[in-house]
Amino acid sequence: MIELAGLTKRYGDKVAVDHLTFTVRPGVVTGFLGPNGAGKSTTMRMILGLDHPTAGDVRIDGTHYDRLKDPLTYIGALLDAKAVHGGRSAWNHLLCLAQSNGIPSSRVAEVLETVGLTAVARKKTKGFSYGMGQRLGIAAALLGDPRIVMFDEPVNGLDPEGIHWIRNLMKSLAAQGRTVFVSSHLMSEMALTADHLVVIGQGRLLADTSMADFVRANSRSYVRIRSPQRERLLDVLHQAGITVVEAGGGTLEVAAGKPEQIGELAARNGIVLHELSPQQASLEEAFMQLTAEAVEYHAHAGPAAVPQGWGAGWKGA
Ligand SMILES: Nc1ncnc2c1ncn2[C@@H]1O[C@H](COP(=O)(O)OP(=O)(O)OP(=O)(O)O)[C@@H](O)[C@H]1O
Repeated sequence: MIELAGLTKRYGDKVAVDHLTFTVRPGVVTGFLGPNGAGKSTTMRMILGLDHPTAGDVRIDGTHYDRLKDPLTYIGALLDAKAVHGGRSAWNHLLCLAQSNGIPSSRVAEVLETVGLTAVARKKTKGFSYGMGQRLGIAAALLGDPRIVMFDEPVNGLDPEGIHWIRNLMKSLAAQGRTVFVSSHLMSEMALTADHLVVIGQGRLLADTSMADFVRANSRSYVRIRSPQRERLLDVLHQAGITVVEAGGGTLEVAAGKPEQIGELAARNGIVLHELSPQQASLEEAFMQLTAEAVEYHAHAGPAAVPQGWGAGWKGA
């Protein structure tokens, strides 16, 4: 378990992490979500004692990282996969880590097997691809057989096979009862992996919720309709007491309506429909709306580049 209480980090005038209070629990994958610059890496660095909080507190299984005996047996982390001495083999890199952290050498072969690097174990890591480096970083995180694992943007730069592998690994670690804390700036990625979500923006907590609740609260469903007899259809829907919103491109949207009901109404009134389709707003849109106010660097996008439905909290670039 990781417990943050009022955790705060300032760099001069800049508040990178602002009174964060939440708990990361065992047995589930907790996604740590926020736009670029939200404070995710800074938070993770404070959890590992690499940065000192300006205020507040963070504990790992009730203890500060600095006071853990053999910390790698409590928490394993992947923060920066490139932080490896390129002249060493994967085997030697892990062996050094094991020996300096009171971990049996037998774990080296085990974790290399887990991450699929056994065949290249004796090769120097400077020849490794990005994906292989990422796997080595994960092997190092798993070396102490820790109860808690923490990964900072682990799927960044990976190919689809690597992404699939990391997703399954995180789920199986959680299924073993471990605490799994993983950061991302992509809601779509978290939707496939995380059971619980902690969302931050500009260092502040925006949501701490189960994935299921987030989906329930944010997946707006509606029916999209296109008809060459648009005005006539609008009249018929209004008469039936159905609220219609005029969306762009001549389409209509009905929030609380069933396609069957709308289709039957149209048929009864001899109205031609070119489209009648149930739609689900994407979680990515919900995440962007949640964090829109807190995004540090807006892209300069013209109206055509802005996803539909972005609108609500958008302040403009
Ligand atoms: N050493 C530092 N000195 C000054 N400012 C810093 C330092 N480290 C981070 N920051 C600032 O703190 C804020 C949070 O940065 P952080 O890297 O934690 O965000 P992040 O959510 O991990 O972003 P990303 O997804 O881009 O990695 C940013 O505005 C960043 O510029």
